[in-house]
Amino acid sequence: VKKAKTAKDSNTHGLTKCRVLLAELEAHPDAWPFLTPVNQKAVPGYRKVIKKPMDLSTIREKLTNNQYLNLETFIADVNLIFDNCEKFNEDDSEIGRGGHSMRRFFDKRWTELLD
Ligand SMILES: Cc1ncccc1N[C@@H](C)c1cnc2ccsc2c1
Repeated sequence: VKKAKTAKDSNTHGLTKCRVLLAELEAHPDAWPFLTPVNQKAVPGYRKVIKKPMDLSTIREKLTNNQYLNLETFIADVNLIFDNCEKFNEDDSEIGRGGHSMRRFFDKRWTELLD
């Protein structure tokens, strides 16, 4: 019998899915360009072009600090990683291809985890 969904349940339930999804993203073989913040001193133009940098370690920090209200706000930050990647990197580049591969994987997994 499906339990009545309280706001708290949905939140807790949603956060568990965030933890599962984040662990899988961090473990993905193509995750390496996205594991830590882009070093904006080492990458010319990045600071100017990318208005909202995001990476998996920052998402891990925000999840640990309880900064995600629900699954949607978590998904928005993950998509920011891939949108930044597409904006800055050619599709036909190692990082560009990695971003497409990671986005495909993530889209498949979070839709599978939905209720
Ligand atoms: C996601 C991303 N977008 C644009 C630029 C950099 C990066 N990633 C960083 C870690 C990075 C920084 N340096 C290198 C050198 C070869 S791949 C790579 C990746």
